[in-house]
Amino acid sequence: MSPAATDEEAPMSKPTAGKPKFSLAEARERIDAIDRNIQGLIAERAQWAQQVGKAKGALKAAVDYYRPEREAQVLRRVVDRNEGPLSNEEMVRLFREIMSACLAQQEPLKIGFLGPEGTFSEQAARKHFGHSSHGLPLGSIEEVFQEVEAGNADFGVVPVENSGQGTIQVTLDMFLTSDLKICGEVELRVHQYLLSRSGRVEDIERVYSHPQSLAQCKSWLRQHLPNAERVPVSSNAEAARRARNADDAAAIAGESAGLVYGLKPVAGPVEDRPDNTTRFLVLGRELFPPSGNDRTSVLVFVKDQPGALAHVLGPLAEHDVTMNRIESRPAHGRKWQYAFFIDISGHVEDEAVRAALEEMSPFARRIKILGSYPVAVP
Ligand SMILES: O=C(O)C(=O)C[C@]1(C(=O)O)C=C[C@@H](O)C=C1
Repeated sequence: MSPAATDEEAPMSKPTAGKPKFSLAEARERIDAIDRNIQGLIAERAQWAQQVGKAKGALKAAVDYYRPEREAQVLRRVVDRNEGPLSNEEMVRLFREIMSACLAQQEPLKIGFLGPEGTFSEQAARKHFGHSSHGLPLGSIEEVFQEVEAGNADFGVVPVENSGQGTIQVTLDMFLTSDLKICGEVELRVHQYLLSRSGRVEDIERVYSHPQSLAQCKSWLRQHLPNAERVPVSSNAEAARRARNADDAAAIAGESAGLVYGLKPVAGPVEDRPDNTTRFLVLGRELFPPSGNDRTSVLVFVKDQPGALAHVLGPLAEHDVTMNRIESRPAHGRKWQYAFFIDISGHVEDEAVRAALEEMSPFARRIKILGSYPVAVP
């Protein structure tokens, strides 16, 4: 392995905006030379990733080579170095794919998500694990938990909240009984499209979509298709699958579902809020070390006594730990008792977080650490 597998130096001068300084042929020559360098460097990086794999010793499976905290650090450095013209998001996407390919040299990770193909959950899974991972489309959020628990999937990706519509309660409720750990989060900008077989708005009498997506597009539907029946189904991709079989039906789904199911865009984006974003959680079977910018999710079953919640939250402020989110859900098995899902900044291995959790415990029946994981990189 040579220290630098480049066969040519990078271009001496960069092209500037405005009047073209280089001819088409010259610019393409430069691109060809850069591509040779990039390819050599990617191959060299892949060899070093193999060395890292060997340095980790004889591990049992692909899942044991995955290091989310290291990936987050690599990607944050990519963002810090980026001076354009490509956006941080694009640069991060390219580097994620490189890491995904490097890791898949051991064996591709198996990632369960809410299927069928073409869902936003699949997009989130690809965004986080790249295209060298192996996707397992599953029938429900419950099934994603089950397949990760059973070891048939290495990780799972499930939606947890939408910027406009709030929490996906099924996901939170699964943590009441599941012992899976949260080992990552993914934020996905969600663009909804109205898709149909003919592509003609005047044919549409029924609109299929997931209830969350129907809610995200409520105003648009009221304005443009006031008389169409809205039919809630289990996923947006399922909506696209149904719309494929009828002339008078349409689906609200992502563009990729339209491509998978051969539907034409009638209109889009049709979501009411332009910043429509869904946050997904990555589920695994173990906790990972700190990445330097982490979040911790805990589930607190408070005691049934006056001021219990205030006592539980007090130590966070005392130790300067920021609370990002709190949500209550009925605790299973106990009428009128509640469990609080709390997201805080930091990692359970951080001294302040550790001390705050310890001081909370006398006021809780139980504190369950759901996971400490890197804050989403764009
Ligand atoms: O640094 C490691 O531990 C690696 O295995 C290398 C690498 C990478 O390509 O950078 C690949 C997979 C891991 O999830 C993290 C990083």
